[in-house]
Amino acid sequence: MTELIARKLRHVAPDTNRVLLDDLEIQVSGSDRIGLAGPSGSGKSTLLRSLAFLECRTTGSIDLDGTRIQQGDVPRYRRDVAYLAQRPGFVAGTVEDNLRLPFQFHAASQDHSANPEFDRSAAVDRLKAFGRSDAFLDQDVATLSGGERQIASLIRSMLINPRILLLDEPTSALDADATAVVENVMQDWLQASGDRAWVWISHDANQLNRIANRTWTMNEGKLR
Ligand SMILES: Nc1ncnc2c1ncn2[C@@H]1O[C@H](COP(=O)(O)OP(=O)(O)OP(=O)(O)O)[C@@H](O)[C@H]1O
Repeated sequence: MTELIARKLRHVAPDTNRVLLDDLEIQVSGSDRIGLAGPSGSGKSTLLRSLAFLECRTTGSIDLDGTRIQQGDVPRYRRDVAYLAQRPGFVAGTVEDNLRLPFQFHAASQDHSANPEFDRSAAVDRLKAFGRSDAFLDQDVATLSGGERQIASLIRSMLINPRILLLDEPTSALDADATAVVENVMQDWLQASGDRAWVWISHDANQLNRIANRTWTMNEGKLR
């Protein structure tokens, strides 16, 4: 069973000296649906980015399945624990070019533990689940709306088959209908295996009720 344990996660904002993560102790296990709430600027994104090893100023330790993650393990770790940014980054090109990116990064890394390859039919299946045709694969990312960027980014993360998704307001640019589709697809994804989990940031209390079975609230560097 997947078990991510973070100990003494600490992050002090460089400009203000505000303590954003105050020695946090965190556990995420397979099948957890964790909602992450808290005021703007309280450090929610900083926490998820820290759990994805994207915040070099954060100190503390992270163990996955009982193994301490060292810097050299990060590429492999990011296949298991995937972070989805609120404003996803893309390279110039089509949606498909961008869905292929994580597989290219993986091939270029020193991690040869498995050899995942981009599977176009799996991508098309995911697109259909999100109500998109395969023409979406050929669309230039420069022409995507904010919501479409979020959907492309979700698909990109799901294709690498992570066990834990760290979702930073993944539906913030979507209308109510599209949000419902995303929530349903994500619930199906979670239930397809008893060993998947997410931490999902949302400012919407109703959404947190739908997508979380427990909620962390971030305030002044602490979680409660
Ligand atoms: N690259 C950065 N350099 C300096 N300060 C930053 C940087 N990124 C974030 N911050 C600051 O760190 C604090 C926490 O930001 P963070 O994005 O983690 O908050 P948040 O709780 O996710 O907010 P929101 O709900 O508005 O997305 C904020 O005060 C923000 O201004």
